[in-house]
Amino acid sequence: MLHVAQPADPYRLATVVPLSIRDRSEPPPTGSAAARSAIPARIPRARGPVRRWRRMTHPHGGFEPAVDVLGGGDGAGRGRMVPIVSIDRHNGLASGPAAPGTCRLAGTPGNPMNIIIVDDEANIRRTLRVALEAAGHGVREAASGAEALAELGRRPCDAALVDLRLGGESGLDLIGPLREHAPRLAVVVITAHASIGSAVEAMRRGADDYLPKPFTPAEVRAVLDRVARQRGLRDRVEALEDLVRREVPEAELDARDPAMARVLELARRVAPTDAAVLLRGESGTGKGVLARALHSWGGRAGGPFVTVSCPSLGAELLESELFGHVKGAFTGAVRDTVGKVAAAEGGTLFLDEVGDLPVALQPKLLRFLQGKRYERVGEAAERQADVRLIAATNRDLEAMVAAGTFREDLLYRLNVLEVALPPLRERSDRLELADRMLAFFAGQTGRRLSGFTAEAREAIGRHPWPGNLRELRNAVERAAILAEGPEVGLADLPGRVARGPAGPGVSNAVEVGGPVTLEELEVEHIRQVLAASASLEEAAQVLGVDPSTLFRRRRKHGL
Ligand SMILES: Nc1ncnc2c1ncn2[C@@H]1O[C@H](COP(=O)(O)OP(=O)(O)OP(=O)(O)O)[C@@H](O)[C@H]1O
Repeated sequence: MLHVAQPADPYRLATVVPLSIRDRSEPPPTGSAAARSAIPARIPRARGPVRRWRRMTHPHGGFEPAVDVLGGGDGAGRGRMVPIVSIDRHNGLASGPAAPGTCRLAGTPGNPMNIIIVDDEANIRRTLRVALEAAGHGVREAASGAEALAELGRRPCDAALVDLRLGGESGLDLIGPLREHAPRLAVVVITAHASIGSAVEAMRRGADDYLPKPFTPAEVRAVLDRVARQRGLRDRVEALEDLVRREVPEAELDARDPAMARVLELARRVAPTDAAVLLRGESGTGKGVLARALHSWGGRAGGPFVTVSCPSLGAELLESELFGHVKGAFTGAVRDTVGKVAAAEGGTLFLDEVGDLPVALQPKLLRFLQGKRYERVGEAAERQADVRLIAATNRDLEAMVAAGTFREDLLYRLNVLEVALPPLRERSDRLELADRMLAFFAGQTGRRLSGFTAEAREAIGRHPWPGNLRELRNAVERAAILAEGPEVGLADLPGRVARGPAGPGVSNAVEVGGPVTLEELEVEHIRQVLAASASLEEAAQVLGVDPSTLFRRRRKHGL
């Protein structure tokens, strides 16, 4: 009886071809009609009529044509014609080419990989090899776990297709050793004994994906595409992490300074709770860095960490930024947006500079804090959020409460737990921090810098660092660029640091027309206006800039 293979992939199996001859105890003679019809004559570049038959493992028995490769080069140098191979549930080879002119070219696959097939059955290895090579992948084979490990020892691979049943061995037991041997290897477990249980177990043991038999070339391609995408994403994350490591000095979260050490100990204790935390401290003391650390030390570490900078936008826009809006809610709301509360679902929402939260928005934040309920702007439906809140401020919130610019009930909701970071001038480890930052920036800029001169150390020790860690970081980065080496001297430090405090007869004031840079003038002017203003809005008004511009300048200058 002729069994007709159904095309599994309509884009590739352009013709339906006879697959196998069943219910025969002997293979048909090679010149028989069955043999002739098993592979249509119009198959391009096929190896001619059936010369070999192989017994199928299907319980009904029968034979199938032993055809290995049906396609070849397309003759135009554009890659290979894909052998149309589908693997049927009985491990048979359902083969058929596209009609002439309809064959698919797979000469430039997006992600060619080196793949090792680990299977004790030679026919499965060969069938997979055909399908994988046709898709442009490099293929190696191993019949057992030991062979696979030896093969990987000789040359690394990108992915392994591992059969769950490897003769007497279990493919599941091979996942661990493969992972240890080649941590970057993507492992896909294949099995004819598909069950949710074995899939879950495979993933639990570290497999990247799972391919249940019977499978088609399209399914093999889909699983490998997923693996390649995951690999690509992993590589990108690693590259970005590397970039961040090179761009940003690692935050020192094991401080030698006793006050900072106490802060960190408290932070580690509150991290696993879901309580709201208020981080207090001058600008640049590391509140943002500590907020991230709190998130990563707690149970929500796998969830998102989302920051909202309260002074960066006006009340309306900030409300929409926080809670989202629906299309048409206000002019310019051209589509629905979800907002940062929704983006932080399952994770942490960090409200930076919460003291600058517009008064009009305070009742809405309070309501959110009370029940984690909110509405998008322009929508009546109430939504529920699962978000932990961390807030930070450098403002005296109690004084703001007294002045009526910050709601007292909101303050008590925000500061269930309070952590106060010491200013850098009070930290005994500032020279160590400076040394560590210098080592980092020297590495980043490729400079050989051995450390600071005695005068430079003295200047760093006595400077009050009003911009705290941010100012120190900027000063050290600048010095690492300017220093001729091998030591960083006084002249390499910013003028305000090098000059030191004004002594008798020595003016250290930044004066208009004096020997100071424009930037130093700007910094000093902003500093004085901020000190004289009751609010950020008032300071922005005096300076003639938008509050968000002032916010950015403060960030830039560490004010
Ligand atoms: N523990 C730390 N070790 C080294 N560098 C740090 C540390 N904490 C913060 N920094 C550096 O100081 C800078 C300011 O940190 P961060 O933004 O967390 O401060 P902040 O207190 O939140 O400031 P602001 O109040 O202005 O928002 C960052 O550039 C960071 O690189």
